[in-house]
Amino acid sequence: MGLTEPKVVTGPAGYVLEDVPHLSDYIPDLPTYPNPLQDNPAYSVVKQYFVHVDDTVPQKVVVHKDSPRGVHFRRAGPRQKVYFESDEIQAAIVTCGGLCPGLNTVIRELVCSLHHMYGVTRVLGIEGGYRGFYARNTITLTPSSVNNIHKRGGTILGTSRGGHDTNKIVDSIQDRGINQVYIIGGDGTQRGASVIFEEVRRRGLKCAVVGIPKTIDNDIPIIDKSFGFDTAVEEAQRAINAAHVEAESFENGIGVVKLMGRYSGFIAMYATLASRDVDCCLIPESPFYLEGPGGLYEYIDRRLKENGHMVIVIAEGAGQELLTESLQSGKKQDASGNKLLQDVGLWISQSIKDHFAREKTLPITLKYIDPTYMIRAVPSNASDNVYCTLLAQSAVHGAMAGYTGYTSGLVNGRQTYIPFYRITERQNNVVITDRMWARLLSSTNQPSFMEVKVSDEDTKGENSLDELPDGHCSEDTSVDEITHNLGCLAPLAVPVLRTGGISGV
Ligand SMILES: Nc1ncnc2c1ncn2[C@@H]1O[C@H](COP(=O)(O)OP(=O)(O)O)[C@@H](O)[C@H]1O
Ligand SMILES: O=P(O)(O)OC[C@H]1O[C@](O)(COP(=O)(O)O)[C@@H](O)[C@@H]1O
Ligand SMILES: [Mg+2]
Repeated sequence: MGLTEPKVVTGPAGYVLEDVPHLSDYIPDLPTYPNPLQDNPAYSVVKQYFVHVDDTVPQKVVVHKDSPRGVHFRRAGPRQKVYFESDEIQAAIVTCGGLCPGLNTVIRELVCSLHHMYGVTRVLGIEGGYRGFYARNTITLTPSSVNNIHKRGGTILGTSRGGHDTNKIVDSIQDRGINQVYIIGGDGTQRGASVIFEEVRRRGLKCAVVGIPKTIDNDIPIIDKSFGFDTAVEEAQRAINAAHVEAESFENGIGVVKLMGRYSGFIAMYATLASRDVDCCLIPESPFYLEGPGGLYEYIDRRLKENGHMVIVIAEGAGQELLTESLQSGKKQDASGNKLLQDVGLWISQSIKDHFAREKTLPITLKYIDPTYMIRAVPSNASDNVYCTLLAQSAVHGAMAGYTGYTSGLVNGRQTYIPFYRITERQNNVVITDRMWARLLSSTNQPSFMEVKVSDEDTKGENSLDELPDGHCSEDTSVDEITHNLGCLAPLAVPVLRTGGISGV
Protein backbone atom coordinates (compact mmCIF):
# COMPACT_ATOMS: atom_id res chain seq x y z
CA MET A 1 0.00 0.00 0.00
CA GLY A 2 1.48 3.37 -1.07
CA LEU A 3 1.30 6.68 0.75
CA THR A 4 -2.15 8.22 1.10
CA GLU A 5 -3.07 10.23 -1.97
CA PRO A 6 -4.15 13.81 -1.23
CA LYS A 7 -7.96 14.05 -1.27
CA VAL A 8 -8.58 17.04 -3.45
CA VAL A 9 -12.12 17.96 -4.45
CA THR A 10 -12.67 20.64 -7.08
CA GLY A 11 -15.77 22.72 -7.71
CA PRO A 12 -17.02 25.63 -9.80
CA ALA A 13 -15.10 28.89 -10.15
CA GLY A 14 -11.78 27.39 -9.12
CA TYR A 15 -13.01 25.98 -5.80
CA VAL A 16 -10.58 23.46 -4.30
CA LEU A 17 -11.10 21.45 -1.11
CA GLU A 18 -7.93 19.93 0.32
CA ASP A 19 -9.78 17.31 2.31
CA VAL A 20 -8.50 15.09 5.11
CA PRO A 21 -8.51 11.29 5.20
CA HIS A 22 -11.37 9.39 6.83
CA LEU A 23 -11.34 5.99 8.53
CA SER A 24 -13.96 4.80 6.01
CA ASP A 25 -11.44 5.44 3.19
CA TYR A 26 -9.61 2.27 4.14
CA ILE A 27 -12.01 0.37 6.44
CA PRO A 28 -15.23 -0.63 4.68
CA ASP A 29 -18.68 -0.80 6.29
CA LEU A 30 -17.88 1.07 9.48
CA PRO A 31 -20.99 1.50 11.63
CA THR A 32 -22.06 5.02 12.59
CA TYR A 33 -23.92 6.26 15.66
CA PRO A 34 -25.94 9.39 16.47
CA ASN A 35 -23.73 12.07 18.03
CA PRO A 36 -24.32 11.96 21.82
CA LEU A 37 -24.15 15.75 21.84
CA GLN A 38 -27.67 15.88 20.45
CA ASP A 39 -28.89 14.88 23.93
CA ASN A 40 -26.48 17.15 25.80
CA PRO A 41 -28.49 20.00 27.37
CA ALA A 42 -25.59 22.43 26.92
CA TYR A 43 -25.53 21.96 23.16
CA SER A 44 -29.00 20.80 22.10
CA VAL A 45 -30.33 24.36 22.47
CA VAL A 46 -27.76 25.72 20.02
CA LYS A 47 -29.34 26.17 16.63
CA GLN A 48 -27.31 24.46 13.91
CA TYR A 49 -24.79 23.17 16.39
CA PHE A 50 -23.69 20.45 14.01
CA VAL A 51 -21.41 21.46 11.21
CA HIS A 52 -22.80 20.97 7.71
CA VAL A 53 -20.95 18.38 5.67
CA ASP A 54 -20.24 20.96 2.96
CA ASP A 55 -18.85 23.67 5.27
CA THR A 56 -15.32 24.62 4.30
CA VAL A 57 -13.01 27.52 5.10
CA PRO A 58 -11.01 29.45 2.48
CA GLN A 59 -7.26 29.65 2.89
CA LYS A 60 -7.14 33.17 1.45
CA VAL A 61 -9.63 35.78 2.51
CA VAL A 62 -8.24 38.62 0.42
CA VAL A 63 -9.30 38.04 -3.16
CA HIS A 64 -9.66 40.04 -6.32
CA LYS A 65 -12.90 40.31 -8.30
CA ASP A 66 -11.81 37.68 -10.80
CA SER A 67 -9.75 35.46 -8.50
CA PRO A 68 -10.60 31.76 -8.47
CA ARG A 69 -12.24 30.66 -5.21
CA GLY A 70 -9.02 28.86 -4.30
CA VAL A 71 -8.03 26.36 -1.64
CA HIS A 72 -10.38 25.48 1.22
CA PHE A 73 -10.08 23.28 4.28
CA ARG A 74 -12.78 21.25 5.98
CA ARG A 75 -14.46 23.19 8.76
CA ALA A 76 -13.96 21.64 12.20
CA GLY A 77 -16.79 20.88 14.59
CA PRO A 78 -19.26 18.21 15.67
CA ARG A 79 -21.00 16.06 13.07
CA GLN A 80 -24.48 14.46 13.24
CA LYS A 81 -22.99 10.98 13.03
CA VAL A 82 -19.98 9.63 14.89
CA TYR A 83 -17.84 6.58 14.13
CA PHE A 84 -17.13 5.51 17.71
CA GLU A 85 -19.28 4.41 20.62
CA SER A 86 -18.23 6.04 23.88
CA ASP A 87 -17.27 2.83 25.67
CA GLU A 88 -15.25 1.53 22.74
CA ILE A 89 -12.84 4.49 22.86
CA GLN A 90 -9.33 4.26 24.23
CA ALA A 91 -7.75 7.66 23.63
CA ALA A 92 -4.11 8.62 24.10
CA ILE A 93 -2.40 12.01 24.35
CA VAL A 94 1.29 12.76 23.84
CA THR A 95 3.33 15.98 23.83
CA CYS A 96 6.59 16.21 21.84
CA GLY A 97 9.31 18.76 21.08
CA GLY A 98 10.06 21.94 23.03
CA LEU A 99 7.82 23.50 25.65
CA CYS A 100 5.19 26.09 24.81
CA PRO A 101 2.67 27.91 27.02
CA GLY A 102 -0.72 26.20 26.79
CA LEU A 103 0.35 22.55 26.51
CA ASN A 104 -1.37 21.69 29.78
CA THR A 105 -4.50 23.57 28.75
CA VAL A 106 -4.74 21.53 25.54
CA ILE A 107 -4.26 18.29 27.51
CA ARG A 108 -6.93 19.36 30.00
CA GLU A 109 -9.43 20.29 27.33
CA LEU A 110 -8.86 17.11 25.32
CA VAL A 111 -9.60 15.04 28.41
CA CYS A 112 -12.62 17.15 29.38
CA SER A 113 -14.06 17.29 25.84
CA LEU A 114 -13.74 13.54 25.44
CA HIS A 115 -15.31 12.96 28.81
CA HIS A 116 -18.03 15.61 29.02
CA MET A 117 -19.08 15.73 25.37
CA TYR A 118 -18.63 12.14 24.26
CA GLY A 119 -18.69 10.12 27.50
CA VAL A 120 -15.15 8.78 27.00
CA THR A 121 -13.75 7.44 30.24
CA ARG A 122 -10.49 5.87 29.06
CA VAL A 123 -7.79 8.42 28.25
CA LEU A 124 -4.10 7.58 28.53
CA GLY A 125 -1.27 10.07 28.88
CA ILE A 126 1.91 8.94 27.11
CA GLU A 127 4.89 10.17 29.10
CA GLY A 128 8.01 11.80 27.69
CA GLY A 129 7.16 12.34 24.03
CA TYR A 130 7.20 9.79 21.20
CA ARG A 131 9.59 7.41 22.93
CA GLY A 132 7.08 7.17 25.79
CA PHE A 133 4.90 4.92 23.61
CA TYR A 134 7.41 2.11 23.87
CA ALA A 135 9.81 3.04 26.69
CA ARG A 136 7.72 4.54 29.49
CA ASN A 137 4.62 3.84 31.54
CA THR A 138 1.37 5.59 30.77
CA ILE A 139 -0.78 7.61 33.14
CA THR A 140 -4.54 7.65 33.37
CA LEU A 141 -6.06 11.04 32.68
CA THR A 142 -9.44 12.00 34.10
CA PRO A 143 -11.26 15.34 34.34
CA SER A 144 -10.41 15.52 38.03
CA SER A 145 -6.72 14.67 37.55
CA VAL A 146 -6.33 17.44 34.95
CA ASN A 147 -8.61 19.96 36.60
CA ASN A 148 -5.95 22.48 37.61
CA ILE A 149 -3.14 21.77 35.20
CA HIS A 150 -3.86 24.75 32.92
CA LYS A 151 -2.52 27.00 35.67
CA ARG A 152 0.93 25.44 35.32
CA GLY A 153 3.56 25.89 32.63
CA GLY A 154 5.22 22.96 30.85
CA THR A 155 3.46 19.68 30.17
CA ILE A 156 2.35 17.24 32.86
CA LEU A 157 3.13 14.44 30.42
CA GLY A 158 6.74 15.44 29.86
CA THR A 159 8.25 15.78 26.41
CA SER A 160 11.38 14.93 24.43
CA ARG A 161 13.17 15.28 21.15
CA GLY A 162 14.15 12.31 18.97
CA GLY A 163 12.98 8.77 19.72
CA HIS A 164 10.47 8.50 16.89
CA ASP A 165 10.40 4.79 16.06
CA THR A 166 7.33 4.35 13.88
CA ASN A 167 6.97 0.60 14.20
CA LYS A 168 7.42 0.56 17.96
CA ILE A 169 4.96 3.43 18.35
CA VAL A 170 2.29 1.80 16.19
CA ASP A 171 2.89 -1.58 17.87
CA SER A 172 2.19 0.18 21.17
CA ILE A 173 -0.95 1.82 19.76
CA GLN A 174 -2.14 -1.58 18.54
CA ASP A 175 -1.21 -3.50 21.71
CA ARG A 176 -2.92 -1.00 23.98
CA GLY A 177 -6.03 -0.87 21.80
CA ILE A 178 -5.68 2.89 21.31
CA ASN A 179 -8.18 4.10 18.70
CA GLN A 180 -7.79 7.87 18.99
CA VAL A 181 -4.34 9.38 19.36
CA TYR A 182 -3.84 13.11 19.93
CA ILE A 183 -0.31 14.25 19.15
CA ILE A 184 0.60 17.74 20.35
CA GLY A 185 3.76 19.20 18.89
CA GLY A 186 5.54 21.35 16.35
CA ASP A 187 6.68 20.82 12.78
CA GLY A 188 8.86 17.81 13.66
CA THR A 189 6.05 16.24 15.68
CA GLN A 190 3.53 16.70 12.87
CA ARG A 191 5.94 14.98 10.46
CA GLY A 192 6.15 12.15 12.98
CA ALA A 193 2.33 12.06 13.28
CA SER A 194 2.02 11.83 9.51
CA VAL A 195 4.29 8.77 9.43
CA ILE A 196 2.31 7.18 12.29
CA PHE A 197 -0.92 7.79 10.39
CA GLU A 198 0.48 6.10 7.28
CA GLU A 199 1.53 3.04 9.29
CA VAL A 200 -1.82 2.88 11.14
CA ARG A 201 -3.58 3.00 7.78
CA ARG A 202 -1.25 0.38 6.27
CA ARG A 203 -2.13 -1.95 9.13
CA GLY A 204 -5.84 -1.20 8.63
CA LEU A 205 -6.32 -0.08 12.24
CA LYS A 206 -9.44 1.81 13.27
CA CYS A 207 -7.45 4.56 14.96
CA ALA A 208 -7.82 8.29 14.34
CA VAL A 209 -4.42 10.04 14.27
CA VAL A 210 -4.82 13.71 15.11
CA GLY A 211 -2.17 16.42 15.26
CA ILE A 212 -2.45 19.57 17.36
CA PRO A 213 0.05 22.22 16.29
CA LYS A 214 2.34 23.53 19.02
CA THR A 215 5.11 25.96 18.25
CA ILE A 216 6.24 28.90 20.29
CA ASP A 217 8.19 30.02 17.20
CA ASN A 218 4.95 30.18 15.15
CA ASP A 219 6.79 28.34 12.38
CA ILE A 220 3.89 26.09 11.29
CA PRO A 221 2.33 27.16 7.96
CA ILE A 222 -1.37 27.58 7.04
CA ILE A 223 -2.63 28.24 10.57
CA ASP A 224 -3.26 31.81 11.75
CA LYS A 225 -0.95 31.42 14.71
CA SER A 226 0.05 28.83 17.22
CA PHE A 227 -1.27 28.60 20.78
CA GLY A 228 1.17 30.05 23.31
CA PHE A 229 2.46 32.59 20.83
CA ASP A 230 0.49 35.50 22.33
CA THR A 231 1.64 34.48 25.79
CA ALA A 232 5.25 34.41 24.63
CA VAL A 233 4.98 37.87 23.09
CA GLU A 234 3.40 39.19 26.28
CA GLU A 235 6.02 37.61 28.52
CA ALA A 236 8.80 38.96 26.31
CA GLN A 237 7.64 42.48 27.21
CA ARG A 238 8.97 42.01 30.73
CA ALA A 239 12.47 41.33 29.46
CA ILE A 240 12.29 44.20 26.97
CA ASN A 241 11.09 46.56 29.69
CA ALA A 242 13.98 45.51 31.91
CA ALA A 243 16.44 46.05 29.07
CA HIS A 244 14.96 49.47 28.45
CA VAL A 245 15.17 50.49 32.11
CA GLU A 246 18.80 49.36 32.27
CA ALA A 247 19.69 51.11 29.00
CA GLU A 248 17.97 54.37 29.97
CA SER A 249 19.76 54.51 33.29
CA PHE A 250 23.30 54.59 31.90
CA GLU A 251 25.05 56.95 29.55
CA ASN A 252 25.01 55.34 26.10
CA GLY A 253 23.22 52.35 27.59
CA ILE A 254 22.43 49.42 25.32
CA GLY A 255 20.01 46.63 26.30
CA VAL A 256 20.17 43.42 24.28
CA VAL A 257 17.36 40.85 24.60
CA LYS A 258 17.49 37.44 22.97
CA LEU A 259 14.15 35.81 22.15
CA MET A 260 13.29 32.38 20.75
CA GLY A 261 12.92 31.74 17.05
CA ARG A 262 15.18 29.15 15.52
CA TYR A 263 14.25 29.76 11.89
CA SER A 264 11.31 32.19 12.26
CA GLY A 265 11.48 35.60 13.90
CA PHE A 266 7.80 36.02 14.75
CA ILE A 267 8.21 36.37 18.53
CA ALA A 268 10.93 39.00 18.06
CA MET A 269 8.89 40.88 15.45
CA TYR A 270 5.65 40.95 17.46
CA ALA A 271 7.39 41.65 20.77
CA THR A 272 9.14 44.59 19.10
CA LEU A 273 5.93 45.93 17.59
CA ALA A 274 4.15 45.56 20.93
CA SER A 275 6.85 47.24 22.99
CA ARG A 276 7.72 50.50 21.16
CA ASP A 277 10.92 50.67 23.22
CA VAL A 278 12.90 48.56 20.77
CA ASP A 279 15.26 50.36 18.39
CA CYS A 280 16.40 47.35 16.42
CA CYS A 281 14.98 43.89 15.82
CA LEU A 282 17.11 41.21 14.20
CA ILE A 283 15.54 38.01 12.88
CA PRO A 284 16.76 34.95 10.93
CA GLU A 285 14.82 35.92 7.81
CA SER A 286 16.53 39.29 7.48
CA PRO A 287 20.30 38.92 7.20
CA PHE A 288 22.25 41.84 8.61
CA TYR A 289 25.81 43.04 8.70
CA LEU A 290 27.79 44.88 11.30
CA GLU A 291 30.35 47.19 9.75
CA GLY A 292 30.27 49.91 7.14
CA PRO A 293 27.55 52.20 5.81
CA GLY A 294 24.05 50.92 6.56
CA GLY A 295 25.45 48.39 9.03
CA LEU A 296 24.47 47.72 12.64
CA TYR A 297 27.42 49.54 14.27
CA GLU A 298 26.72 52.70 12.31
CA TYR A 299 23.06 52.56 13.36
CA ILE A 300 23.92 52.01 17.03
CA ASP A 301 26.33 54.95 16.94
CA ARG A 302 23.66 57.19 15.41
CA ARG A 303 20.90 56.05 17.75
CA LEU A 304 23.04 56.57 20.87
CA LYS A 305 23.96 60.07 19.72
CA GLU A 306 20.28 60.87 19.04
CA ASN A 307 18.70 59.21 22.03
CA GLY A 308 21.37 58.35 24.59
CA HIS A 309 20.30 54.71 24.84
CA MET A 310 18.90 51.86 22.77
CA VAL A 311 17.29 48.41 22.94
CA ILE A 312 18.12 45.58 20.54
CA VAL A 313 15.94 42.47 20.27
CA ILE A 314 17.54 39.51 18.55
CA ALA A 315 15.92 36.20 17.66
CA GLU A 316 18.11 33.22 18.51
CA GLY A 317 18.39 32.12 14.86
CA ALA A 318 19.41 35.56 13.55
CA GLY A 319 22.89 36.18 12.19
CA GLN A 320 23.95 32.53 12.53
CA GLU A 321 25.92 32.83 9.29
CA LEU A 322 28.01 35.60 10.88
CA LEU A 323 28.68 33.50 13.97
CA THR A 324 29.62 30.50 11.91
CA GLU A 325 32.08 32.70 10.06
CA SER A 326 33.60 34.04 13.23
CA LEU A 327 33.52 30.97 15.43
CA GLN A 328 34.27 28.31 12.80
CA SER A 329 31.50 26.19 14.27
CA GLY A 330 30.40 22.84 12.93
CA LYS A 331 26.84 21.99 11.94
CA LYS A 332 25.53 20.33 15.08
CA GLN A 333 22.00 18.98 15.46
CA ASP A 334 19.72 18.03 18.34
CA ALA A 335 18.13 14.57 18.72
CA SER A 336 15.30 15.57 16.36
CA GLY A 337 17.65 16.83 13.66
CA ASN A 338 17.12 20.53 14.39
CA LYS A 339 20.10 22.83 13.92
CA LEU A 340 21.84 23.54 17.24
CA LEU A 341 22.43 27.26 17.47
CA GLN A 342 25.30 29.30 18.84
CA ASP A 343 24.31 31.93 21.39
CA VAL A 344 23.83 34.89 19.10
CA GLY A 345 22.90 37.16 22.03
CA LEU A 346 26.23 36.69 23.77
CA TRP A 347 28.08 36.98 20.48
CA ILE A 348 26.42 40.19 19.38
CA SER A 349 26.79 41.74 22.82
CA GLN A 350 30.52 41.00 22.82
CA SER A 351 30.90 42.18 19.23
CA ILE A 352 29.25 45.54 20.03
CA LYS A 353 31.38 46.00 23.16
CA ASP A 354 34.57 45.15 21.23
CA HIS A 355 33.65 47.51 18.41
CA PHE A 356 33.07 50.53 20.65
CA ALA A 357 36.17 49.75 22.73
CA ARG A 358 38.21 49.57 19.53
CA GLU A 359 36.77 52.67 17.90
CA LYS A 360 36.80 54.72 21.14
CA THR A 361 33.92 56.82 19.75
CA LEU A 362 31.41 56.34 22.57
CA PRO A 363 31.80 54.83 26.04
CA ILE A 364 28.91 52.34 26.12
CA THR A 365 27.31 50.23 28.84
CA LEU A 366 25.70 47.05 27.55
CA LYS A 367 23.37 44.69 29.42
CA TYR A 368 22.40 41.34 27.88
CA ILE A 369 19.19 39.58 28.93
CA ASP A 370 18.34 36.01 27.88
CA PRO A 371 14.75 35.27 28.98
CA THR A 372 14.15 32.50 26.42
CA TYR A 373 13.43 29.52 28.67
CA MET A 374 11.61 31.71 31.21
CA ILE A 375 9.21 32.80 28.48
CA ARG A 376 8.60 29.26 27.27
CA ALA A 377 7.88 27.95 30.75
CA VAL A 378 5.00 30.22 31.80
CA PRO A 379 1.35 29.11 31.79
CA SER A 380 -0.74 30.39 28.89
CA ASN A 381 -2.58 33.69 29.19
CA ALA A 382 -6.36 34.08 29.04
CA SER A 383 -6.71 34.41 25.28
CA ASP A 384 -4.39 31.46 24.65
CA ASN A 385 -6.44 29.42 27.12
CA VAL A 386 -9.59 30.07 25.09
CA TYR A 387 -7.71 29.24 21.90
CA CYS A 388 -6.39 25.97 23.39
CA THR A 389 -9.91 25.03 24.45
CA LEU A 390 -11.38 25.50 20.98
CA LEU A 391 -8.45 23.71 19.40
CA ALA A 392 -8.83 20.69 21.67
CA GLN A 393 -12.60 20.53 21.20
CA SER A 394 -12.22 20.71 17.42
CA ALA A 395 -9.62 17.96 17.45
CA VAL A 396 -11.97 15.68 19.39
CA HIS A 397 -15.01 16.40 17.19
CA GLY A 398 -12.96 15.45 14.12
CA ALA A 399 -11.76 12.13 15.53
CA MET A 400 -15.29 11.26 16.68
CA ALA A 401 -16.55 11.98 13.16
CA GLY A 402 -14.03 9.45 11.79
CA TYR A 403 -11.57 11.91 10.29
CA THR A 404 -7.91 11.04 10.66
CA GLY A 405 -4.49 12.10 9.37
CA TYR A 406 -5.14 15.77 10.06
CA THR A 407 -3.88 18.68 12.07
CA SER A 408 -6.53 20.73 13.78
CA GLY A 409 -5.88 24.42 13.23
CA LEU A 410 -7.26 27.93 13.04
CA VAL A 411 -7.48 29.33 9.49
CA ASN A 412 -8.80 32.84 9.07
CA GLY A 413 -10.38 32.71 12.50
CA ARG A 414 -12.18 29.38 11.93
CA GLN A 415 -11.24 25.97 13.25
CA THR A 416 -10.36 23.56 10.43
CA TYR A 417 -8.92 20.13 9.66
CA ILE A 418 -5.76 20.38 7.55
CA PRO A 419 -4.15 17.36 5.89
CA PHE A 420 -0.71 16.57 7.32
CA TYR A 421 1.09 17.09 4.02
CA ARG A 422 0.05 20.75 3.94
CA ILE A 423 1.39 21.32 7.46
CA THR A 424 4.70 19.57 6.89
CA GLU A 425 5.53 20.76 3.36
CA ARG A 426 7.07 24.07 4.37
CA GLN A 427 7.90 26.32 7.29
CA ASN A 428 6.15 29.53 8.25
CA ASN A 429 8.62 32.42 8.14
CA VAL A 430 8.44 36.17 8.46
CA VAL A 431 8.28 37.46 4.91
CA ILE A 432 10.45 40.53 4.92
CA THR A 433 8.69 41.89 1.85
CA ASP A 434 5.32 41.76 3.61
CA ARG A 435 3.58 44.71 5.24
CA MET A 436 4.26 43.51 8.78
CA TRP A 437 8.03 43.74 8.47
CA ALA A 438 7.65 47.14 6.79
CA ARG A 439 5.58 48.27 9.79
CA LEU A 440 8.33 47.12 12.09
CA LEU A 441 11.05 48.90 10.10
CA SER A 442 9.05 52.09 10.16
CA SER A 443 8.39 51.79 13.90
CA THR A 444 12.02 51.16 14.88
CA ASN A 445 13.66 53.19 12.11
CA GLN A 446 16.36 50.57 11.88
CA PRO A 447 18.17 49.95 8.59
CA SER A 448 16.69 47.22 6.40
CA PHE A 449 20.19 45.87 5.67
CA MET A 450 19.04 45.48 2.08
CA GLU A 451 19.53 47.25 -1.20
CA VAL A 452 16.78 47.13 -3.78
CA LYS A 453 18.00 45.96 -7.15
CA VAL A 454 15.52 46.50 -9.96
CA SER A 455 16.44 45.02 -13.30
CA ASP A 456 15.27 46.64 -16.54
CA GLU A 457 13.69 43.37 -17.64
CA ASP A 458 11.55 43.27 -14.53
CA THR A 459 10.13 46.71 -15.07
CA LYS A 460 8.87 45.93 -18.57
CA GLY A 461 5.83 43.77 -18.01
CA GLU A 462 3.40 42.30 -15.52
CA ASN A 463 5.11 39.91 -13.14
CA SER A 464 3.37 37.07 -11.44
CA LEU A 465 4.00 36.22 -7.81
CA ASP A 466 5.48 32.92 -8.89
CA GLU A 467 8.43 34.75 -10.38
CA LEU A 468 9.57 36.11 -7.05
CA PRO A 469 12.49 34.31 -5.48
CA ASP A 470 11.88 31.87 -2.64
CA GLY A 471 11.41 33.36 0.76
CA HIS A 472 10.50 36.76 -0.58
CA CYS A 473 6.84 36.26 -1.14
CA SER A 474 4.13 34.79 0.98
CA GLU A 475 1.08 33.23 -0.55
CA ASP A 476 -0.83 36.21 0.74
CA THR A 477 1.46 38.87 -0.66
CA SER A 478 0.46 40.80 -3.73
CA VAL A 479 2.90 42.54 -6.04
CA ASP A 480 1.37 45.83 -4.93
CA GLU A 481 2.22 45.09 -1.34
CA ILE A 482 5.79 44.14 -2.16
CA THR A 483 6.54 47.31 -4.08
CA HIS A 484 4.79 49.34 -1.44
CA ASN A 485 6.85 47.76 1.32
CA LEU A 486 10.12 48.40 -0.39
CA GLY A 487 9.16 51.91 -1.27
CA CYS A 488 10.19 51.47 -4.90
CA LEU A 489 8.39 52.19 -8.12
CA ALA A 490 9.00 49.03 -10.09
CA PRO A 491 6.51 46.19 -10.19
CA LEU A 492 9.15 43.67 -9.15
CA ALA A 493 11.78 44.53 -6.64
CA VAL A 494 14.26 41.95 -5.49
CA PRO A 495 15.87 42.62 -2.13
CA VAL A 496 19.51 41.67 -2.06
CA LEU A 497 21.93 41.46 0.79
CA ARG A 498 24.71 43.98 0.82
CA THR A 499 27.79 41.88 0.56
CA GLY A 500 30.35 44.57 1.38
CA GLY A 501 31.13 45.25 4.97
CA ILE A 502 30.04 41.95 6.49
CA SER A 503 32.40 41.22 9.25
CA GLY A 504 32.91 38.09 11.22
CA VAL A 505 34.35 40.09 14.12
N1 LIG B 1 10.73 13.76 9.83
C1 LIG B 1 10.34 13.20 10.98
N2 LIG B 1 9.79 11.96 10.98
C2 LIG B 1 9.40 11.38 12.13
N3 LIG B 1 9.50 11.96 13.34
C3 LIG B 1 10.04 13.18 13.41
C4 LIG B 1 10.49 13.87 12.24
N4 LIG B 1 10.99 15.08 12.62
C5 LIG B 1 10.87 15.11 13.97
N5 LIG B 1 10.30 14.00 14.44
C6 LIG B 1 10.02 13.68 15.84
O1 LIG B 1 9.11 14.64 16.37
C7 LIG B 1 9.44 14.92 17.73
C8 LIG B 1 9.52 16.39 17.97
O2 LIG B 1 10.33 17.04 16.97
P1 LIG B 1 11.13 18.37 17.29
O3 LIG B 1 11.68 18.87 16.02
O4 LIG B 1 12.08 18.12 18.41
O5 LIG B 1 10.06 19.36 17.92
P2 LIG B 1 8.79 20.08 17.32
O6 LIG B 1 7.77 19.06 17.02
O7 LIG B 1 8.40 20.98 18.40
O8 LIG B 1 9.26 20.79 16.07
C9 LIG B 1 10.74 14.20 18.04
O9 LIG B 1 10.43 13.10 18.86
C10 LIG B 1 11.27 13.78 16.69
O10 LIG B 1 11.94 12.54 16.73
O1 LIG C 1 14.43 22.86 24.14
P1 LIG C 1 15.68 23.01 23.38
O2 LIG C 1 16.12 21.69 22.82
O3 LIG C 1 16.73 23.75 24.11
O4 LIG C 1 15.35 23.82 22.09
C1 LIG C 1 15.19 25.18 22.02
C2 LIG C 1 14.34 25.42 20.81
O5 LIG C 1 13.01 25.15 21.13
C3 LIG C 1 12.15 26.15 20.64
O6 LIG C 1 11.71 26.90 21.72
C4 LIG C 1 10.95 25.56 19.99
O7 LIG C 1 11.31 24.62 19.05
P2 LIG C 1 10.30 23.46 18.66
O8 LIG C 1 9.08 24.13 18.14
O9 LIG C 1 11.02 22.68 17.61
O10 LIG C 1 10.02 22.67 19.87
C5 LIG C 1 13.03 26.98 19.72
O11 LIG C 1 12.67 28.32 19.69
C6 LIG C 1 14.37 26.80 20.33
O12 LIG C 1 15.39 26.96 19.39
MG1 LIG D 1 10.15 22.63 15.51
